[in-house]
Amino acid sequence: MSQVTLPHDAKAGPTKPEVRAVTLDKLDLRPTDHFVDVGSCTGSVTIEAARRVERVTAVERKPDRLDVTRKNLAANDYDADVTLREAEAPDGLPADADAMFVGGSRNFEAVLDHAVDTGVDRIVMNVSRVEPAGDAIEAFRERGMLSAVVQMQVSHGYELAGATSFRSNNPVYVVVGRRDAEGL
Ligand SMILES: C[S@@+](CC[C@H](N)C(=O)[O-])C[C@H]1O[C@@H](n2cnc3c(N)ncnc32)[C@H](O)[C@@H]1O
Repeated sequence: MSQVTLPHDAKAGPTKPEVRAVTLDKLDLRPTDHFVDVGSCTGSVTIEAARRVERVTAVERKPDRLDVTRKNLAANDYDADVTLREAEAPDGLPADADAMFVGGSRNFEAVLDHAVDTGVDRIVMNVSRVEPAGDAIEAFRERGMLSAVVQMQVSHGYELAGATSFRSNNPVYVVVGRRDAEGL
């Protein structure tokens, strides 16, 4: 399958390809899943999921960014039925999702409550700042859904004086939840 192409950009995205790879692995998507992307922005995660599952709902609070999601979707191949919703979650969240990615952290506790109440099976939240990461971990734990936390720090090589050096991206905390989690 070709790589995701994102001809249109938006300020807060995209989730980087290597981080998406781990995020998607932890989401453990299945072909019959209804997947929800909270804070779709550039649509990079929406597109990846739309190649793996039957149905996707992308929720984004900023209309210009939802428009970027729409345009980037149009530039990629996928088979899923995709619904775009301009809303600030938990508004706009469906009641029948199987898996959810929380890339936008506004109201995340209410988003997690909605996920618990509607029986979402797998949920991943990515956070880049330390204190909000701690808050997210605690919120998953309080709801009995914390199953893993992965801290990722990716660096890319570049040529320096005839050798290879590395430029590092900021670390990302990937907080992983499951309905039947046994804790860390
Ligand atoms: C870090 S970006 C997500 C990047 C995205 N995964 C991508 O690859 O482009 C966070 C996005 O979430 C949106 N957002 C934050 N909280 C939200 C909420 N509660 N509901 C909907 N969108 C939200 C922001 O407007 C922003 O576009």
